[in-house]
Amino acid sequence: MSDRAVLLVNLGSPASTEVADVRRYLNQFLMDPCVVDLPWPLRRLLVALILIRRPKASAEAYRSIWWEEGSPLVVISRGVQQALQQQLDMPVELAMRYGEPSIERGLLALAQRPGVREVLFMPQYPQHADSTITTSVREAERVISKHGLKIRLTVVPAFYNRPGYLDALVASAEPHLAQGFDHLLMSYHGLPERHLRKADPTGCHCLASADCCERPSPAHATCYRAQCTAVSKAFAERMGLRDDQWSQAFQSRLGRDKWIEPYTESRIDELAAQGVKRLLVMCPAFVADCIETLEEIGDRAREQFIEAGGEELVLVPCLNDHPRWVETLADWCRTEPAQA
Ligand SMILES: C=CC1=C(C)c2cc3[nH]c(cc4nc(cc5[nH]c(cc1n2)c(C)c5CCC(=O)O)C(CCC(=O)O)=C4C)c(C)c3C=C
Ligand SMILES: [Fe+2]
Ligand SMILES: [Fe+2]
Repeated sequence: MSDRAVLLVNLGSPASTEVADVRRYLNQFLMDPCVVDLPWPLRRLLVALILIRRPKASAEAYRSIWWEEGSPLVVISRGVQQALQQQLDMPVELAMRYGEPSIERGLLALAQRPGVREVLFMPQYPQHADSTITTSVREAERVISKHGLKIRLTVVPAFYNRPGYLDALVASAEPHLAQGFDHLLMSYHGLPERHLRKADPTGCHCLASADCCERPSPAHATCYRAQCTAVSKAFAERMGLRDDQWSQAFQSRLGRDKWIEPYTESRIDELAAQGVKRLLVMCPAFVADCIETLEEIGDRAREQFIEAGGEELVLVPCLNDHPRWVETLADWCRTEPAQA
């Protein structure tokens, strides 16, 4: 009998669409130094400014996509956890980095299960970012130390290049591509350029040249943009797409800093201007649909595309609880080597 348990980890959502709950969530999220990486006084000031208007606007956006059972991100992730639990002979819990169910609650629940000595910690992010994976691991380490938990943590790193992830992406997206399209846009969550430079262990590769992500480098082990590009290329190759049939862009920019380009908003206008009528958009940085896919792309980008002269924008669903994805996760749970 294995001494392993599994913790699936994602980003998290507000507790409800009430402005006060959205403000609490945004405050916890944006005050994380891995997300807004400024010294505390500046971070506090910037976040206080963001919290003047954003909670109301975000609450409206959340209201437009909220389900009866709650936030789509949390509901879908819960479904994946349950589907995975049915396939595995080890406990599986779900945790969110911000809000509930928290990483603290998840680790405490697993540590109390008889025989559990190792937790396979699975951040649900295909690409590495300090604002997603690093912060989740740090939070887990804090909780383990705070409670003196007698468990080992085995972290599943960014899985952008693992065949199981890419096969599941193809299996889930293929039926949508088969309906026909003029262009496929792969739209990833953006990041401030500064985050890319900070994560570069060589100190001189990322963003030092326009084609840095095309040139092999040890920096790519932690380069979000290079890992997004690798997914786009692998997907296009597996689907047999020509170079002119697809492109890549980055969405969800916040604040005035320069974020990685091209921006999805600009790309949508360009594609409409080029005469694209039926645009498919998939979002391979997210494994579960959420406000950034359903509202930003499914509602706002769709409206923008049609106003710019396009006819139809089709949002390709994320992996969600696709059986191929659940099978992949189950396989990793059974076979991932334990970290010493
Ligand atoms: C997929 C990976 C993600 C990265 C990288 C990421 C970086 C990042 N995000 C913000 C700011 C916001 N993100 C918000 C929502 C959100 N972000 C991700 C994932 C990544 N973020 C997900 C899965 C979600 C959806 C949450 C949900 O409840 O559905 C939000 C909140 C929504 C809003 O008000 O727009 C903010 C704010 C920053 C600043 C950042 C990198 C520095
Ligand atoms: Fe985000
Ligand atoms: Fe790069």
